[in-house]
Amino acid sequence: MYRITPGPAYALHGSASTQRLEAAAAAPLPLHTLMRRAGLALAKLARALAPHARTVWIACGPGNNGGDGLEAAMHLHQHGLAVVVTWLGEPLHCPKDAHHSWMRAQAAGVCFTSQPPAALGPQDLCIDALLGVGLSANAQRRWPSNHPLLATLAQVRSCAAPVLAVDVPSGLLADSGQFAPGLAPAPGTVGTSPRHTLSLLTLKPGLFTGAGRDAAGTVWFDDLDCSAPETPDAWLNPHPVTSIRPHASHKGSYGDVAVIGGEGLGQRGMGMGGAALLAARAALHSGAGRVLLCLCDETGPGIDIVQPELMLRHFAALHLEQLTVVAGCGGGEAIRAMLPQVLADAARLVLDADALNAIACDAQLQQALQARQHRPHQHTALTPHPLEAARLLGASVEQVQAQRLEAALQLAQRFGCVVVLKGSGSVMAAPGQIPRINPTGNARLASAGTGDVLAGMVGAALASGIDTYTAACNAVFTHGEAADQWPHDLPLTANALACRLLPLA
Ligand SMILES: NC(=O)C1=CN([C@@H]2O[C@H](COP(=O)(O)OP(=O)(O)OC[C@H]3O[C@@H](n4cnc5c(N)ncnc54)[C@H](OP(=O)(O)O)[C@@H]3O)[C@@H](O)[C@H]2O)[C@@H](O)CC1
Ligand SMILES: Nc1ncnc2c1ncn2[C@@H]1O[C@H](COP(=O)(O)OP(=O)(O)O)[C@@H](O)[C@H]1O
Ligand SMILES: [K+]
Repeated sequence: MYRITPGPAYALHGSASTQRLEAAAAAPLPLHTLMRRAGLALAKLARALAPHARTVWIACGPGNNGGDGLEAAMHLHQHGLAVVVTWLGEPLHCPKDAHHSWMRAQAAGVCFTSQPPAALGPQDLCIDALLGVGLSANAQRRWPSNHPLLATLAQVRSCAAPVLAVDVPSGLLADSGQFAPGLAPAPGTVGTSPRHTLSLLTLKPGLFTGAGRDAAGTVWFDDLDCSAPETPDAWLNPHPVTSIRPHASHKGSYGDVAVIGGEGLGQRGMGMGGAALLAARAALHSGAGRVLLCLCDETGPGIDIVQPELMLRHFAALHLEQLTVVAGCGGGEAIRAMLPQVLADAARLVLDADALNAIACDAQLQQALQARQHRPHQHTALTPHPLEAARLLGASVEQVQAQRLEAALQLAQRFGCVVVLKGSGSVMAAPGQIPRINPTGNARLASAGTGDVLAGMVGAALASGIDTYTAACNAVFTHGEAADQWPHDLPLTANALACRLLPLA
């Protein structure tokens, strides 16, 4: 068993592949072996997390997730802890494994109650074994609002003791990182005690994206002594391989990035030059050899005094076919006129923000984007946030967020390019590739302009010559890592993020 931290490329399996793996792993083993291993692992982690617990409350649901809780209850009781179990299963209707563990817990003398023990404190522990990978997305239809499971789930979530979730936090869908309908916590009802999740047999994608990161807290993994030969549904995006710059290199070795964006204040009364500056500065600080800045504003400045390395260019002076172009950042409506030429000619292209919005409502631009995949020397990455992705897909934000992996893949396939679907646990996808979920980053990035910084970083990585998917994945990891390592006492602003980043290449 070990704690999951950003770095390695961990394989992620959704509920269907986990259930297939479980069946294959269980087949050659004596009955109940996997649940016994799960219960032991859980008890071991529980003791390590709460060595001074006076009371351990274990909330057990009707299925095998509850069975894992019952099995752990027996072990913890045998270790002399005061264990209290609330079991919502029915002996005549529960799965065989759970029934077996219920009998073992009873025989061991575990205490069963219908209510949580009073006065659970921060040194105690709550184990959430209500629902695991068996949860289906149509929960609302089957659980009436007065169902005891809903009340117990609310008690678990508001518990003052640390909460250790078995396999997944109950109510969270293992595949998507969204709560099943009717099972999302009401605002303000989740306690502030630490959260842990012990993922069993496989790591589930939903723990790392969408609502999953908050719900899961610290993720631990135990493979139950079984290997997982199935192709993963996704990978946890690994730390980029660090490359050393050869002495015999020069600025041309690291590529030219041109940032196009920044509608002028005069055009519609909304000056957005800052977004383009942020992307350009980020590209420069991420190791691009040369960075050109093309503002969609004839009256704009001719120099960035803070960052004089940036070279200002008119659009007509850009040799798009030789450049890595980052288009869209603050481009407003002005970017639209430049897009046909950019899509036709740019050698490597990162499309962000207003460029994506323009493409979303223009069939000709969509065709021009799709055509790029058939020109082998052209490479394209899109970096939408969920609303931009929704516009491109003709869907709602809720639909995108309900299936982040599928939404990113769908966009990648539709436009034949690499896609970064941003937000907590950014998803990277490309045609023919297994998607990745990024493990770095935090809510300090929820501040205007950090997406422009990311676009510039993807541009710099792409300009360095690595393949588009790797470039996007590396940039997303590094962008999030910078936020994770940001000193707590310093404000994280997009400009500071752009200028303090270590080179990617
Ligand atoms: N995979 C592994 O590696 C191993 C798995 N193990 C553990 O088993 C867990 C999976 O157990 P699981 O399949 O029994 O389902 P679980 O998560 O307990 O919850 C489903 C329960 O709720 C019910 N239910 C479901 N949807 C519902 C709905 N919409 N509305 C209402 N009810 C609904 C459903 O009832 P049913 O659909 O059968 O009527 C069922 O009773 C897994 O997460 C892990 O902890 C380990 O022991 C060994 C290794
Ligand atoms: N809560 C969060 N956790 C992790 N990353 C986040 C969070 N909020 C925002 N981010 C990241 O910050 C960036 C914001 O990008 P975007 O929404 O395009 O902002 P902007 O348009 O203001 O630059 C993305 O890389 C996104 O993944
Ligand atoms: K659970």
